[in-house]
Amino acid sequence: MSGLTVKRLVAGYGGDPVLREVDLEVPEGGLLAVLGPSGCGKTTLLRVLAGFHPISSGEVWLGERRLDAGVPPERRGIGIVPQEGALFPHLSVAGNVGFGLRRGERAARVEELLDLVGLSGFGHRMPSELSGGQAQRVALARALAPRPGVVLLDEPFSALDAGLREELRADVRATLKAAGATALLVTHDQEEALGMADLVAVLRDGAVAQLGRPQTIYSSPADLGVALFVGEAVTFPGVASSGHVDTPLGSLPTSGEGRGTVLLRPEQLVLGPHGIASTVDDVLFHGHDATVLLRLADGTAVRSRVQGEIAVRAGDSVSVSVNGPALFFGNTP
Ligand SMILES: Nc1ncnc2c1ncn2[C@@H]1O[C@H](COP(=O)(O)OP(=O)(O)OP(=O)(O)O)[C@@H](O)[C@H]1O
Repeated sequence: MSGLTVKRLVAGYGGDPVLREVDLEVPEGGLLAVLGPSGCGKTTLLRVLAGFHPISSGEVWLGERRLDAGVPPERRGIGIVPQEGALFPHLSVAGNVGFGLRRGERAARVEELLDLVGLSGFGHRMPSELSGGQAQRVALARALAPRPGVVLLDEPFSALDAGLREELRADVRATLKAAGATALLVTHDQEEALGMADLVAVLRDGAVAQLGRPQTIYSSPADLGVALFVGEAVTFPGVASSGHVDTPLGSLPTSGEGRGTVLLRPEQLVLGPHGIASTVDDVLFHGHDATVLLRLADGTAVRSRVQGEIAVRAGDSVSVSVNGPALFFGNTP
């Protein structure tokens, strides 16, 4: 396994490029999620890395090997886990996993991989006899089997239901780590990117808006667009000065100066005996927590994310206070 480096990558389909100067680095053994909205160029990036789409300029390196200089897809040492698995329907599970392997090592390696993805004993099954989650595990085993330099995962959980998606995310992460794989995952799902990856690159309009650890992207987003994309937010216009900004929730500590947008995460809004008076508009129960929609006396709507037992109902009067500093984004001219 080796690290993957993308430098000033430009690619597209004629006309304006879809990827404009993309820079990325996946350290050896790391898992990078490329997170972006539909149409931002995620699939194009994967196609370029895999060698299925030409680049206009830039460089792609896998360890010390430069891939963009004429290395064909089959010689790149890249494993791919496509959307919805895309297993060969006429081959058994063992046939799928062993597809790219030499005969001598095939049987032992297939066993090893099936064990790694928790599907020992499934080798004789046909893809049509697998659940969606099992099929994705087989697709991952198939991608890892030839010991690729990097594994590319293209929205691998998009076809699965929510509970299974959550479980499979953890399993896939554990499998990639156990295999020591360097991996790049593309997704439009911020929960998936933040929850699974070591590093997240937020792709916007064909360029990387921010690359960092999930916690950093969430708590110190590079700009308002990234902040809004990676999580729920409560925003107000405001004027910051001397480390504070006035908001409908009171004066809050912040960094920045001048006119701009104040941003809080809903979990920072705490319901309790102290704070600004508000009325509960509605409660949205999520199972593990709930969102309480609140209306302040001046009519401002805000939302609080509440864990544990939900003690309020629509129509209740509650006080709301703010935990921690506010993010502040100065208006760009
Ligand atoms: N074959 C093509 N010819 C011309 N334009 C294309 C082609 N494929 C994709 N595009 C355009 O390139 C842009 C990026 O598409 P791409 O599929 O890479 O985005 P994406 O982030 O993967 O989107 P999604 O999450 O919806 O799959 C889009 O504007 C799309 O319309």
